[in-house]
Amino acid sequence: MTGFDAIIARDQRIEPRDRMPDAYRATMVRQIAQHAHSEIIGMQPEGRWITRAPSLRRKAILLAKVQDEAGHGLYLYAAAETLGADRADLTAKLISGAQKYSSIFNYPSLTFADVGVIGWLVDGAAICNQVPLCRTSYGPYARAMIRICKEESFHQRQGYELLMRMTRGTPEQREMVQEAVDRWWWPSLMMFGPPDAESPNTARSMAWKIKRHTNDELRQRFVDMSVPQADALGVRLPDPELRWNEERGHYDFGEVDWAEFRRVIGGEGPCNAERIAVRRSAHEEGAWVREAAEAHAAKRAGRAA
Ligand SMILES: CC(C)(COP(=O)(O)OP(=O)(O)OC[C@H]1O[C@@H](n2cnc3c(N)ncnc32)[C@H](O)[C@@H]1OP(=O)(O)O)[C@@H](O)C(=O)NCCC(=O)NCCSC(=O)Cc1ccccc1
Repeated sequence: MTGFDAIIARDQRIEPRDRMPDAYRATMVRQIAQHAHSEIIGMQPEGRWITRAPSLRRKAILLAKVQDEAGHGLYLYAAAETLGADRADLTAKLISGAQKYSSIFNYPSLTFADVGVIGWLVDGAAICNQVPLCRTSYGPYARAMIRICKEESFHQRQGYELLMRMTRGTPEQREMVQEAVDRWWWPSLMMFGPPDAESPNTARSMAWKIKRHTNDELRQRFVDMSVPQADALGVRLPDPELRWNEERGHYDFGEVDWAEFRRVIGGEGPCNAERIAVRRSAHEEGAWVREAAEAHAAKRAGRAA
């Protein structure tokens, strides 16, 4: 065994200059681009609360979190570029709908409690999925993931801390938290992707050590982790079938609405059109910045010559 297969078998990293099967490269570009797009689109649900945060402290925290998400998108686009992808082309594919981003960001953030619940559940699910990606087989992606996970873990704690404050507040605040949990719980479970039996990419991505666990394994890990956290907050997870299974050593949980998942990734979620429209207009309105940066770079290069 030599080359690519030997590197994978030894559990070492594939680096940009290594030979790799075309399908490995295509899978990596697909996953990294989808991940980068998710970070960038993911700024929108929380971003709309920055101007309406209830205190200066909450505003500063939220602003920092949303800025981190932009940074994550940038590291990830840079990782995709090491595979030969072109950043402008990836953005064009996001805007045209040719590439996906996470289903979760197609749901609206209706109250300030959503900021806390996104931090707790959405960042919690992201961490569950992404910590194993620190050991993914493609070097630049694995290394980007280390810093991203550290920041996501801060994001998750800020969400949980916000919810702790709100659940110890007024009955209205507690109700607001419960209502947000009711809306975000099931979509959070969908973040892990389709069930293993219906996941076309899992087997090959596991063989290539891109994915270290299957979608269902990570979903289970997330449920097991979230139940005690919900108890500590004093909120109810909206699943009547959720109960501890002594034999399995895991929580049993109800069936995700996979028809809804397919609708959302097919473009029919509550906010798909709005998310893409906002991204498209930001891109178009930012054209002058890209042009100015290019003109500046050309001028500097001319001067150096
Ligand atoms: C697990 C999975 C998401 C999917 O496994 P795979 O082996 O790749 O696919 P599989 O065969 O199982 O699925 C078949 C098809 O369905 C697609 N699809 C599946 N699930 C979803 C979905 N939920 N949404 C949309 N599409 C989904 C999938 O791409 C594939 O598409 P294809 O038609 O083939 O092109 C994997 O790509 C992964 O780990 N990605 C990295 C993590 C990542 O991207 N995290 C981002 C969110 S966290 C964040 O942004 C942080 C944050 C927090 C708070 C605020 C702001 C930011």
